[in-house]
Amino acid sequence: MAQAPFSTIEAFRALLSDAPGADEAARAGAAARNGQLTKPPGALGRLEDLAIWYAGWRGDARPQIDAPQVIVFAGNHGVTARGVSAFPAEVTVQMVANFNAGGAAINQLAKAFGATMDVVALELDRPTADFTQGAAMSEAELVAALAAGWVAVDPRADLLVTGEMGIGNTTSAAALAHALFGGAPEDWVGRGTGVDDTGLALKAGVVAEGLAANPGAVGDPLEALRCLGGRELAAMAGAIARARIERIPVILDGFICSTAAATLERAVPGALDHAVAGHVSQEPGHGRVLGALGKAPLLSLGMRLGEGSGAALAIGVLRGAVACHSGMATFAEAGVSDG
Ligand SMILES: Cc1cc2ncn([C@H]3O[C@H](COP(=O)(O)O)[C@@H](O)[C@H]3O)c2cc1C
Ligand SMILES: O=C(O)c1cccnc1
Repeated sequence: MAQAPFSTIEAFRALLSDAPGADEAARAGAAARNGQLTKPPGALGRLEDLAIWYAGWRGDARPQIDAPQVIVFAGNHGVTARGVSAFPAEVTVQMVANFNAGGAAINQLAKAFGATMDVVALELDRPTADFTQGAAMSEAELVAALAAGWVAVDPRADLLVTGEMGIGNTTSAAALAHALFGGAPEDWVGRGTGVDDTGLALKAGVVAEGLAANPGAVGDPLEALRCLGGRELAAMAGAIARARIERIPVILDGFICSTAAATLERAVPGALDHAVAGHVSQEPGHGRVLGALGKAPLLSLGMRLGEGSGAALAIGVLRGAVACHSGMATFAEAGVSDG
């Protein structure tokens, strides 16, 4: 696999800053086409905006979706030693085996919505450091994880979903969200795999300790990702950044994916213009992150799984939007009076 074109965090940031925007002519062409389709204006609601957004990023006023890619990144977290998950850390590697055998929820959803699926396990035998004791990752480790995400993206894909597996990562994401968006630890913690009230209070305390142990995380989003994130969060950020450069539209998944992605938007405003929110999960912090990003979720199904599952479902919504946009007849073609 090709190497990533950066070896420092600053070089990564510079690539993201220089990324091209959407194709305005394609976007305008799609908007004009939308106005001629055989339906009352606006009758397809957000599907119309989605199709126009997708057309702009693909540079094609009448696009198709042929090659969606789902990538599931897995990482282990030192903070699991603090008892923040309802499940033991070994579940991460066991679930990677399950992904590779085709037995997880995301395998079924990727297949159901016509996406390829790749699994990238990131140094599972070397968990990140416990962020209550200092930074989770060194700069070299952050760059390696960003690069692993970057190179995992197939440049021929026309839609990207990034998912994650990493026991303890709702605590990591909560600490990261707290560093990015402020508020109180309690605003960002949730039950994850199903911790009880005692577990929830423990998570809030661990998040507070994480911020106290990493004062440099506040005010510098990529530093926050290094200090409080995990390898799978950084890899998702790297993949979503690569997609921005390749003009591949992205559907964001749950709390962990959206928070990892938020580091990009906080580092470089506009970095997530190529991304929509696939769903809002049951983690209470997820809706807050999406609100801060100004992204309204496509679905709200009470899911709290991760793996890319909610975003994979939303591939179906986007497929529907693009199928209508590109397949429908215009009033003129169908000989329907346009009022
Ligand atoms: C069997 C199993 C499959 C999963 N698939 C995703 N997650 C989800 O749960 C984890 C986050 O929750 P926490 O922070 O409470 O550990 C992540 O691995 C996430 O992807 C799973 C969790 C389990 C147990
Ligand atoms: O919102 C998520 O992505 C999520 C919630 C609970 C557990 N795993 C993931």
